Amino acid sequence: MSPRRCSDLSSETDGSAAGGDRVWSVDEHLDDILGKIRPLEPIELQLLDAQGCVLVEDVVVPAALPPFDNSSMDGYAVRTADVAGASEEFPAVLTVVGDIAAGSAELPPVGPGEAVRIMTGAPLPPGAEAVVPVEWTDGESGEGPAVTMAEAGGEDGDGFGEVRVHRPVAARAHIRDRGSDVAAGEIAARAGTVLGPAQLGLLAAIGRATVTVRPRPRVVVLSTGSELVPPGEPLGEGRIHDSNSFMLTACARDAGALAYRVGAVDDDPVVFRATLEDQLVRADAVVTSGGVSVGAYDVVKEALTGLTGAEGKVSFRRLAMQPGKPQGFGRVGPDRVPLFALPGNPVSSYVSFELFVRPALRALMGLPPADRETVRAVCADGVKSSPAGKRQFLRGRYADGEVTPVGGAGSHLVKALADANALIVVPEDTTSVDPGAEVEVVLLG
Ligand SMILES: Nc1nc2c(c(=O)[nH]1)N[C@H]1C(S)=C(S)[C@@H](COP(=O)(O)OP(=O)(O)OC[C@H]3O[C@@H](n4cnc5c(N)ncnc54)[C@H](O)[C@@H]3O)O[C@H]1N2
Ligand code: MOO
Repeated sequence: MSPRRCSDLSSETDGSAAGGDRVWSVDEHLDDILGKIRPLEPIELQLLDAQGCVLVEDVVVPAALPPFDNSSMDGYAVRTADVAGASEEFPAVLTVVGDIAAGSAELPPVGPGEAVRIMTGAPLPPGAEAVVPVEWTDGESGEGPAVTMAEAGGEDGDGFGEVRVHRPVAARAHIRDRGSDVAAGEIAARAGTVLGPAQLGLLAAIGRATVTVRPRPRVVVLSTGSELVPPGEPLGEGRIHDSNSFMLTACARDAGALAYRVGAVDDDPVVFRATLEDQLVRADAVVTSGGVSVGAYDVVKEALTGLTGAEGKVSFRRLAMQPGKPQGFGRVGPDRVPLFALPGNPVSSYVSFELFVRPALRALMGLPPADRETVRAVCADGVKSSPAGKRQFLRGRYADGEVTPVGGAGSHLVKALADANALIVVPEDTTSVDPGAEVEVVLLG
């Protein structure tokens, strides 16, 4: 992507300056967003950079795994006939003719009456039919059952001795067969697999260093408001710390994105547009907070409303939800980068991200948009009132089938948000919930 000029942007509202006459439902807004999101183009990534990403290729196993027959125990590679009928009283006495460590390429053959010391993971030598664990032998000590292998080359380092085997062993016992994990030509991981630690381990095991996946979206987070001061700096009169840009950046990371936090931008549409232009160069999605309501300094709305041009469009609308009523969504710049203009109240921003941005980022990655678990829970306290015609998302603490609201409905209550682990959903047609009634709860990760 290349840097873009200001004129690359354009947008429009759904209606009046107040955000349009029509009130959109939560589901309509989400459908509109998801209908306009296309998964990112696949790229080839190093294994660890692909963690959490969706594979877009069937990965074929190039060579059998394990690549050779090998021992699953520290012990002795033997011929089964030599130890048939062996016991601690009447052990089979074998001559130790070699020692094989994992990774060794030298494999001394096992002849009749012979044994080779072998370590876990070491290749099975020719002639061997089974491995006897060291605990079933005297470990070349001439005494009772061993608990550990003796030093290679005998205790005094002057060559190999004799091992007394106390038990018989079945053919192929303690041997991991070549290809017993996965055979050459099989599919190790199919397109569509989400690469977690175990899948990455498998790909490494079969020798893959890179994979082709849908990448994590690069998300630019921009907060707006002339009242905002970065944490760590003293507050002036009437000013507050910028919390949304930190919270939303963390939200984006939590959703799987690579997130870039941009410091708060003043309520100046020219500065906002210039900042956005600069940032688009590294963005697969943009999230802004604040400046979308009906105030005199609603910078995001002002900057992205009334732009002309063929490329891009941002719609501002009112939603039938609380918190999160004012929202903007569209695609900007020549690459049509999705832009989410979230309301500035911190709880509104958070809830909006959960409901709309998180699913969209997942869709960009080729993942199913919805991933939060939804459960029914008893709300012992009930909910005294909820606005008619709006879906309300209250903050709650969920445990063992019960949920308790924390804080009130105020969308400035960040402490209650931080104490919550769930959102209580009160439907549009419900204006109160009786104590002890069941409610729907979205569990936050
Ligand atoms: N007359 C009306 N006023 C408001 C309406 C309305 O319909 N009519 N809607 C209210 C609702 S609901 C919301 S939500 C807010 C949304 O307003 P904006 O998106 O324009 O946000 P701001 O005005 O910029 O800020 C609102 C609030 O949040 C604080 N804020 C903003 N950014 C941050 C940040 N990065 N970190 C911490 N706090 C932030 C800001 O200081 C304000 O207190 O509008 C209502 N008003
Ligand atoms: O929608 Mo506002 O988000 O109610 O505070």
